[in-house]
Amino acid sequence: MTLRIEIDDLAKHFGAIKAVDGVSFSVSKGEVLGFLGPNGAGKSTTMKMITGFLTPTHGTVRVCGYDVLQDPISVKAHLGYLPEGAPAYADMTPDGFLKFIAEIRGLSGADRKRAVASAAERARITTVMHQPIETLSKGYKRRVGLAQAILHNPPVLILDEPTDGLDPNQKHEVRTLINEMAEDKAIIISTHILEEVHALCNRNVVIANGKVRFDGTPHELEAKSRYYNAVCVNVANIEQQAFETFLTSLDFVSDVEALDAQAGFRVYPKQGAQITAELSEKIRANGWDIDALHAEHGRLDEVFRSITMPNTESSN
Ligand SMILES: Nc1ncnc2c1ncn2[C@@H]1O[C@H](COP(=O)(O)OP(=O)(O)OP(=O)(O)O)[C@@H](O)[C@H]1O
Repeated sequence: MTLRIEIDDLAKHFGAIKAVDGVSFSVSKGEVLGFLGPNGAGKSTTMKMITGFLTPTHGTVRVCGYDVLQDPISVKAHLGYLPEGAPAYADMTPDGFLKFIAEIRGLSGADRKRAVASAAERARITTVMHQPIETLSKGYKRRVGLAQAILHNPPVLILDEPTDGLDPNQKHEVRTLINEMAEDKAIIISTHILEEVHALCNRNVVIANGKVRFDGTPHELEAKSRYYNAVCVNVANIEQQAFETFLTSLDFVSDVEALDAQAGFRVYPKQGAQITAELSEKIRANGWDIDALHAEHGRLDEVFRSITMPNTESSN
């Protein structure tokens, strides 16, 4: 594992507001880290400190081994940043804008031409290169922002809400592009779109009120749901009360909940264990016919709420 981003005890206070309050985590090559949190959690402020746009109140950030305060130029050379809303110079064309950014990045001549062509190709904006940015759709504007971020082929990408406000097709295209780049980069993506946990990320950090509340894989996040591995089950021709009593008596079951309209029961396992096989075996051993039986995944919206609601204990 090659560590690319190391964040230690990072904080930013705006007067009495502790926007970021002692955040620590690291990101390795090949990781796409979904940085999740409700509005005002401190995501953008953290990203601005990683990229050197804001000075921390305390704490350290290292990008590819370079300290953001000691060596800001090396840090900027090793990362690409897509700020929230992907601002760009509206009256420029993508071609002019990318050439301008390439120049700032110190590229000239054939190198500049090659970098612009390659970023435009990867971001799929080759057909709009000579159209003013202000006349482009939101999706294309975002892709121009992405092309700007990947122009110098940096090993680290920091993307602030890259799919926010895009339609489903545009979201899909931007996610595909990020997935294509994931293998050889370390990427942080801030989002409050929970479907991106699975569509994009192989790791998640959840923050609320400036503090890290969870750090783990999407699977571990989902496993925090009370519905994780719960089994919905219905049996034909049986008195519901008797069936509920039977389910409650099983030693691997922690709770049983009646579903609407005689649809059977939701059975909660002890310690989130997988119980589908054991449960169906026990039911069949009683000579009953199973009408329906399926295990549930965790519900991310419920997990997100329980982790990020104010005054909730840390769930990490
Ligand atoms: N320049 C500033 N001055 C004062 N307070 C600020 C400043 N920038 C951010 N904040 C406050 O810091 C907190 C964290 O803001 P931040 O923008 O980092 O959150 P976020 O998680 O990115 O939210 P969102 O999802 O809405 O973009 C908020 O309470 C915000 O109002």
